[in-house]
Amino acid sequence: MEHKFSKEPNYTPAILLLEDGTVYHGKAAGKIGTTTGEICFNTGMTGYQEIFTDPSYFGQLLVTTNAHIGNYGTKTSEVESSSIKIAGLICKNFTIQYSREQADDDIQDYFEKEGLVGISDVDTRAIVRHIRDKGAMNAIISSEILDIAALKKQLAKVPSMDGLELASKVSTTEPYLIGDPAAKHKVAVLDFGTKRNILECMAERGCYLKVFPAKTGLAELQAFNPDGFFFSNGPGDPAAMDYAITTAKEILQQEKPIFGICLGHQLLALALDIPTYKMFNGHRGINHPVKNLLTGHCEITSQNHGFAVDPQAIKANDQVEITHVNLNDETIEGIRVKGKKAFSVQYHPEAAPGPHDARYLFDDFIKMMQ
Ligand SMILES: NC(=O)CC[C@H](N)C(=O)O
Repeated sequence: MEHKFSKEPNYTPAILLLEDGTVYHGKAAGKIGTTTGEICFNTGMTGYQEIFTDPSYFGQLLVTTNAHIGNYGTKTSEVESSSIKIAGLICKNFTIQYSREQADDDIQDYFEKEGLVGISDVDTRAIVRHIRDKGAMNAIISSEILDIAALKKQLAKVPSMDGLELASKVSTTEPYLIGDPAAKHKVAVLDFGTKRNILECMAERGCYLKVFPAKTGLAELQAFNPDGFFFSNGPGDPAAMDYAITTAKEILQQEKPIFGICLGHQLLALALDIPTYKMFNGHRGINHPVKNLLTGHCEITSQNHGFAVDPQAIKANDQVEITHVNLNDETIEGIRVKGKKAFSVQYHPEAAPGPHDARYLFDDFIKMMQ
């Protein structure tokens, strides 16, 4: 096994500037450059590469509360999509020294190849406390421009996540197939930025999947003759996705099983005229407790979202039932449509990484197609 311990440590200074003017000084991590996006934090203690490649993070600067990034290297197979999707990384310790036999690369090489700009050696606990008090906001990281006034100018041009349509930017451009063509169930997947492990959870349960670009209309989806429809996770504001809300409404008329995860859950709600809202701070981590109201059981879940569905609108809507709630803040975690085979969850039952408590939801979807 080749360790790259001999590499010179990188001491290029870097700056993180938040929209409210707060400045943090640290060291460059990854590519030397400048990057912008909405700052958010994930509290997961493992699975950094899966997080970096999760398309739902597109347009976001990620703060990892796990103090060590890079210590188990990177591996080409441990990805949720074909490339890094976060817009930048903010971490405490960024190390090129990894101690995993199976790793393919160190994190610095990986970031350089993927063109990702980051900052390390900043007080991530202080940053998290700051954004937890002040709410979601935009930020800029730079290891090439160290002039605050110039960075402020560039940051001012970054659009707010509220109202931003991003799913079509990470969706597949061409349809593709996954699984065994002879499998029992055919699922039409609307790809708004799907995580690979979600598709695998369905394929390994006997589904043959056709994954379609975000803007595919009903006729093309129907041509696959699916037994069920799946609405994927993805980045951006669901309310800005008129095209997907229209298609979801049409799919609801088909009387075929529907399953939605995260952005897909929000789109199912919007198709039922339940609005979404931007949260003060999102949920991102792998230990979020959720109560299943149908069974009374609690499950520990993996989450990554900054928007949520409006609880009051659901309570006023006699078509929809709440199936899951978050035990930390009582936000809506799952819904189902009364009298139809359609349900969705705000969290990530594939949990890659994370606890597998919620994988039964894939089995529920399969049962619905039987
Ligand atoms: N993981 C997701 O699908 C995220 C959905 C949406 N972009 C949000 O932030 O709430």
